[in-house]
Amino acid sequence: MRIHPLTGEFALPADETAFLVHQLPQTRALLGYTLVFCTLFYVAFSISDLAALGYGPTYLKLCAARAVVAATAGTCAWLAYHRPLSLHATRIAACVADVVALACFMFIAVLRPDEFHWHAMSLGIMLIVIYLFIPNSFSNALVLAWGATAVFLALTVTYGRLTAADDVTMVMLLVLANAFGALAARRFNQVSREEYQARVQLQHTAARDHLTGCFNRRYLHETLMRPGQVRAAEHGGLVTVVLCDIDHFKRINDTYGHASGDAVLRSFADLLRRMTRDGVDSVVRYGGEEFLAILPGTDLEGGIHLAERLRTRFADTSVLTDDGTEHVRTTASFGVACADPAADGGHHVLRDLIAIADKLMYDAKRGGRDRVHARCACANDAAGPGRERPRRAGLVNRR
Ligand SMILES: Nc1nc2c(ncn2[C@@H]2O[C@H](COP(=O)(O)OP(=O)(O)OP(=O)(O)O)[C@@H](O)[C@H]2O)c(=O)[nH]1
Repeated sequence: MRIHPLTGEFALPADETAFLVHQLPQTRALLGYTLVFCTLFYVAFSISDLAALGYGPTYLKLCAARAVVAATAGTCAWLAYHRPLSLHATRIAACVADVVALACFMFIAVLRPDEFHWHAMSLGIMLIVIYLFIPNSFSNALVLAWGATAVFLALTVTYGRLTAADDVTMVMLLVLANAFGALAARRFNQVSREEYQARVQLQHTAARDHLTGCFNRRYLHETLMRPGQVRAAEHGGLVTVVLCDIDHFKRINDTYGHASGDAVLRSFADLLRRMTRDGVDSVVRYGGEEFLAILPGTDLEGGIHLAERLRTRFADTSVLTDDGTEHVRTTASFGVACADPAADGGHHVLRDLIAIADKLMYDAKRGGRDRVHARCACANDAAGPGRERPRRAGLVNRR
């Protein structure tokens, strides 16, 4: 997660999107409040139109312009606050409100040409608001602010009745507002992303086993086992769990040392993670040398297929001992269980499946190790819920 040094935003679009999605509720609230606040001031400033122009057609035109801004900003604020706007839509709403407000501001400036020095001050404040308070991307804010500055300076030259010294001061003032606005926005972007980075890092550390990088049991219990967490329907129906236990692991520790045992654990975990689907399946270090794979949208055959591939690949894998002098080889035993997560409203499906898989895995141990035992716990399964399915050559209870 690298932060871009110029914008203060994440350099990778995927990281930036994840951050923005995480921030979306606050972003929508900020956009809503800021637009309402700015609109109130924008409308209140019609008093200054009245003071400068008196009541008449020009004043009414300016009132109409301010009403357009109030209507646009009010609509955007209402949408941001009451509708579940997407990231993209929130940015469009921010840009539309900015563009309409700036366009009307230019119109007002042209109709009050004697006060360009005051308008410059107002624009300076509007630029700070665009950089800091209207949530947008750094590049959008930059384009809007510098675009408004260029248009305003062009209008000053065309309509303003200022001295050359006033023009220079005005340019300096607006450049200053842009520079400080951009620097402050960059710093704000950076600080909020650093905070997010720290939060993600903390969540990652709290959820993972530090030896293998797999999820830990706390994450299993607090997150994965929460009702509704396993949404197999998205992936087509059933959920399958595979419980894996490395065989004779104590012997490896006793023979080659604890560090070599750790290397075997890491090698098994790597294999398991490589063979499962990133972002769909979850791999948990369930105990010392026990691992659990949760496979949403996978039927029993799929679970057995994974366990079999894992079994054969692991049996063929040799891990170098800590001192690099010997190769350690061992096997693993597997319990595979499958169920329909919708069956009991999804409340205890994982807990029950893990219990079944655990029993099957111990059956595999008792049956001689290096084998896969499997069972479907689906209510509509031919063998009935919780009962072992008829043996299928090459699939169930296979070594
Ligand atoms: N190196 C290492 N060993 C661990 C770790 N966690 C647990 N162990 C060891 O794993 C071993 C598990 O031994 P057992 O439960 O007897 O299982 P086993 O020797 O694999 O026997 P079976 O499961 O019946 O094949 C114990 O000696 C634990 O000390 C760890 O993080 N690193």
